[in-house]
Amino acid sequence: MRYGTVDVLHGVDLTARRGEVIALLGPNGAGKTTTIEILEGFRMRSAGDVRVLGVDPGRGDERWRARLGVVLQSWRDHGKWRVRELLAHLGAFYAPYSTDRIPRPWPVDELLDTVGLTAHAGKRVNQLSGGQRRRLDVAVGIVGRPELLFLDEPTVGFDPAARREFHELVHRLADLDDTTILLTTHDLDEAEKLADRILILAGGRIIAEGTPDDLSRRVAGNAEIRWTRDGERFVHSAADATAFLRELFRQYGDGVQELEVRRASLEDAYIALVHEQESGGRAGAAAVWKQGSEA
Ligand SMILES: Nc1ncnc2c1ncn2[C@@H]1O[C@H](COP(=O)(O)OP(=O)(O)OP(=O)(O)O)[C@@H](O)[C@H]1O
Repeated sequence: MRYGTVDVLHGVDLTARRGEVIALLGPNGAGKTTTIEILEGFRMRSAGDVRVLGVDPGRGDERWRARLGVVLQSWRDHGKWRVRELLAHLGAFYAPYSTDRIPRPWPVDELLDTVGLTAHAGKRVNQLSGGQRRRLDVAVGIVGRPELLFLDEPTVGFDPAARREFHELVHRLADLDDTTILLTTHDLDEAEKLADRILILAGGRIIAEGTPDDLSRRVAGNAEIRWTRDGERFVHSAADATAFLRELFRQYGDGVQELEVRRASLEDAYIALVHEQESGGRAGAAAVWKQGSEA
C-alpha cells in the first residue's frame, strides 16, 4: 500500500484459516488499520494479490459483503436511532443472504442479550455511554452472522466485566460458529487470551508471527526461576528450565520451597521485537522469528 510516495505496507503476506482468531499487533501507525481496510474492500491496495472468502475485495459484491462483519475503530452515525430499531434495520439487509447453514440476520433480542444491551434497547444511540456504544458497534458487526469478522480495537472503553464478556463472545463465535476473526488491539493480554495466532506488524511489514506461546518463548530464551531453601531465597536464569529444575530437585528434593518459574511474557516479546525493528534490526530478523523456524 502506497499513500502518495510513501509505502506504508511492504509485501504483507498472511493467510487465515476458517475459524481461526488472528490478532494483528503493532505500534501506532504500523499499518494495521490500512491492512484490514484493504481486506474489507474499503481501501484499494496499490499492488499485490488479496483473496477474502475467495474474492478480490476490490471487486466484492453485496453477496460477498454480507458474509463479512466489520467493527471499525470509530463510528459516529445513527445518533438519533434507538438501539433495537437500528439493529433490526441493519439486520434486514442481511435477510436475502440467509442460508440453511447460516440463518441471517441474528434475531435482535438474542443479539441484544449476547452483547449485554437488553436493558438499553430502547435508548437512542447518542444516549449510550462509551462502552455501551462500543457494544453496539460489536452488535452491528455481527448482526449478519459473518463468516469473517474484522474487529479494529474492539474493547477500547470496555470495563473489565464487559471485556471478559466480549472475550467469551469471540470464543463462542470462533468455536461454535466457526467464524474467522481478525482483530487489532493494543492490549497484549487480550491478544494472548483470544488469538490462535499473533502477527506483529511494524514499519509496514510482518516482523513476527506465531502463537502467543511461540512468540514469548523465542524472544527471551531464558526463564527466571525463584525458590527458597532453608529460609534463603534463590534466583536463577536458565535456558532449559525443565532440566534445571530436574537437577535442583535431584539435589535438594523437599528442601525446595516456594518455587516460581517465570517465562518471558508476550509483552516482553512484543517490546523486544518492535524495538529491534525500530532500531534497524538484524538482517533477516523476520525470517528468524517466523513460526516454524528455528530460533
Ligand atoms: N489516507 C491516508 N493518507 C496518507 N497516509 C495515511 C492515510 N491513512 C493512513 N496513513 C498512514 O499510513 C500509516 C499506517 O496507518 P494505519 O492507520 O494503518 O496504522 P495503525 O497500525 O492502524 O495505527 P494505530 O495503532 O495508531 O491505529 C501511518 O503512517 C499513517 O499516517
